Amino acid sequence: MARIRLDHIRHAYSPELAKANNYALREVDTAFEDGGAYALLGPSGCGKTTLLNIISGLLTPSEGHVRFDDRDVTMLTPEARNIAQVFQFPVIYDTMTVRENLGFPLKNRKVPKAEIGPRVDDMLRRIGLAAKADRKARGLTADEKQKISLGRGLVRSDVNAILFDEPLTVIDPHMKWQLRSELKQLHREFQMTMVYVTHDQTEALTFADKVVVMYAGEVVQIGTPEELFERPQHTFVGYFIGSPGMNVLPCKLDGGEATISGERIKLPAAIGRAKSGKTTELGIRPEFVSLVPRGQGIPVKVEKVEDIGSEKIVRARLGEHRVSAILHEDQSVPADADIAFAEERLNLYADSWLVARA
Ligand SMILES: Nc1ncnc2c1ncn2[C@@H]1O[C@H](COP(=O)(O)OP(=O)(O)OP(=O)(O)O)[C@@H](O)[C@H]1O
Repeated sequence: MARIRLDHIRHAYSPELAKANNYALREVDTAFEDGGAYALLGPSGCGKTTLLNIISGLLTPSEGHVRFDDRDVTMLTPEARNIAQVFQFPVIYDTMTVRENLGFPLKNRKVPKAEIGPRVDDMLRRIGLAAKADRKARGLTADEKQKISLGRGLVRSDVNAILFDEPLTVIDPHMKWQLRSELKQLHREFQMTMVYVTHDQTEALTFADKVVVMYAGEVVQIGTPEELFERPQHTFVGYFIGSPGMNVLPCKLDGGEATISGERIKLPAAIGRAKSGKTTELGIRPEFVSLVPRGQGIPVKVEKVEDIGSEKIVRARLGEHRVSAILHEDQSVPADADIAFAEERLNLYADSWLVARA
């Protein structure tokens, strides 16, 4: 397995798009450590697949270099990079049996026969297809075929990295959970470098040690799920991670206080001293917003209360802005309540980037 270094990567899909400064990847300069499990997470069109294809060698970047350990692989083909790939839809041989499909990548790399049998048997068990090992792939369901694809990607132990592009899209929801656990287990056992593209927050947070959040052709933060929750470096991370996402409230700073829609809010010292940007926003997760009696906090208009089992989501209006709060299910919600922010959980953003936290 290898450390993957992305050295000042930029990519435009044509010279015309580059001239118009229309880059699918604006600038990515980061590294994936050897043996790490990474998820590339972000909305449709943010550049996840483009980045994955640059790592695999299906695409050559317009600018920058890809390195596996100390080797520059920018101009090498996917075969020469020695990686395994699993795509959204099955890539298998229909006329081969399930067992032959799984053994094929090993046979190709001239792995000794005595090793192939046990390795294939182990993979058959992990993907839940042992009972169908000798069936032709042709007759199987789309779901089962995708499991073969996953097995083929995971069966080799000599690859530099395993790359997944939304591999569970065609798998039914119940099986998704099981396969994700199996992937995590494989990662724990063999410590392979894995890069997993998804736009599904739950999938990213349960699979990866580190989540790489992408937005508009850039990596905006790499962190553990806890770090993304506790310290969103960019307002997009705050908004995208969590349900509901972080409240991001445009404000004006003045004399250690913030003004939001005419309401003055006292700030902790570290935030009160921060510099404003063209846009300045206060970020607070709904988990750290509470209801207090009228007159003791910031006046809001409660618009909706959603019951979600052990919690309630309160949707309110603070002037022209929307604010969400997550409360315990037993807490009552008076119509004339104020809200209060847990001071130690406030973040301040200038031009969308975190500049100060309490
Ligand atoms: N072959 C192509 N030619 C021109 N533009 C492309 C091409 N492939 C992708 N793009 C553009 O590049 C940008 C990034 O696309 P990419 O597929 O990498 O995003 P993504 O995050 O993987 O999205 P999705 O989740 O929808 O697959 C988008 O604006 C897309 O329209």
